[in-house]
Amino acid sequence: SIPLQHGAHRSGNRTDADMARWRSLRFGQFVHWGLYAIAGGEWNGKIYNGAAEWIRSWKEMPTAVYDQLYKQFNPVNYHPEQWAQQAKDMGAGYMIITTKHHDGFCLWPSKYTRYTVAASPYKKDIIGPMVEAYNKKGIDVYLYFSIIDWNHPDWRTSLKTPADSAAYKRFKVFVKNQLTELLVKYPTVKGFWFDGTWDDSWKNDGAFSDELEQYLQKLHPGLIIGSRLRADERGARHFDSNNHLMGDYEQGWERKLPEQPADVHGNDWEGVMTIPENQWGYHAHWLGHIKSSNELIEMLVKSTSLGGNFVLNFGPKADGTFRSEEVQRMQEIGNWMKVNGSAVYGASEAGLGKPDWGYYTRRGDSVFMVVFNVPVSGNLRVKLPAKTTLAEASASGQPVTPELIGKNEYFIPVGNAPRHAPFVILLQTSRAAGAEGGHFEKAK
Ligand SMILES: Cc1ccc([C@@H]2N[C@@H](C)[C@@H](O)[C@H]2O)cc1
Repeated sequence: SIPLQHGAHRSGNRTDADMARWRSLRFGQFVHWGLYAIAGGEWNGKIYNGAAEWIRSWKEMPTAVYDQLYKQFNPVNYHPEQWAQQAKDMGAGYMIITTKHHDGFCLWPSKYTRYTVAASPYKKDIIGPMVEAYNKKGIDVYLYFSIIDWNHPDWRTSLKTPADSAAYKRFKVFVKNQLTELLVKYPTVKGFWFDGTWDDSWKNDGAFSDELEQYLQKLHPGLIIGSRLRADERGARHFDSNNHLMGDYEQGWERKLPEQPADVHGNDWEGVMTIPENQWGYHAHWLGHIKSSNELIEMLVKSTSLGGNFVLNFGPKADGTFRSEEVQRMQEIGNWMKVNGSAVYGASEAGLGKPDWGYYTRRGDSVFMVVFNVPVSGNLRVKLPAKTTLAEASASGQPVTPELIGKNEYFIPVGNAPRHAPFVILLQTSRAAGAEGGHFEKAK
């Protein structure tokens, strides 16, 4: 392997309590909120087809005009305790909030730049009350932070001249100051969700990303930071030049999910997802496919079945309210999670392969069958590994009688389970003494 100073410093997943908690929560809420919500994906009667939070880069939107939007930021209908309650009702265990997106506008009154809420008509800190409201509901908070900062005079995408290098040196101090400020002001946050780390300026400075990560961990022990912050000294990102994952979990799954265990190599990972095709910030006109609650529930369960977390994104309007499509999905998903959340919370891959009828998840000896595709036979095929016996099966607390159809192979009757939504069958298993350790072997 290649000797690296600034590659991965740990092989295998973190085993500490903070990471175990992150892993057990399984389901998060992403919130993209900022000045881009004022534009809402359109300007002067023209609709921007890109992601709403990128409208500043749209030729029809003069950057000088975008950079004056902060004078209109005044979310009179922003009620963080309502935001937190609806997230709680959805069943989210953690929330990720954009403190500063690529445009550089800070939702907290940073003392390192004037481009913050303090300069807007709203004046007040947005982040503090949000962290407090979510924590009060028992929801952990993570801070999204963009390294790219289109507003800061010292930001550079690449370093071409000594002047660029001098500016970028100042920029790195600014980044470290802002991150320190966020941890000091909001000490209950559990981690950072970094973005905007693909430009050469950052990619070619793996040493800084390494030192910064270690500095933040020392300042705030237990902090959870995904792989997207890091580059190694050869410019490799997420995975270092020896293909070892950097950071605490694989953070590359954005608007896409792994298909099979081999895609995630046993690493902790997190997928982040939009309800429309590709909008993170508020866009007044959602184009293309809008995912239904059942589709989103399937993504959540699929993520759990592959040992990862699933984070669903919401883009509040400029006034602080949520569009009806988003409110509807929070309620529908929450109704399902209230009944079936035990198949997700604290659960992980079952090691039983991918059945046609849906997904297996597992927590200890409890195996959850989450059914999305009811077979015309009305029987769900289950194959358990050798030395594993099926003690009992139940659906919504009612016993279900499996039919033994072969060695360790069963048909579980669907019975009169609902057809309009996914449902869960619980298999209580037990492993004969001496059976495989903590996890089931692949079904033979
Ligand atoms: C090409 C590209 C750049 C940045 C993004 C940002 N990452 C998401 C989590 C959003 O913040 C989006 O603006 C997405 C795609």
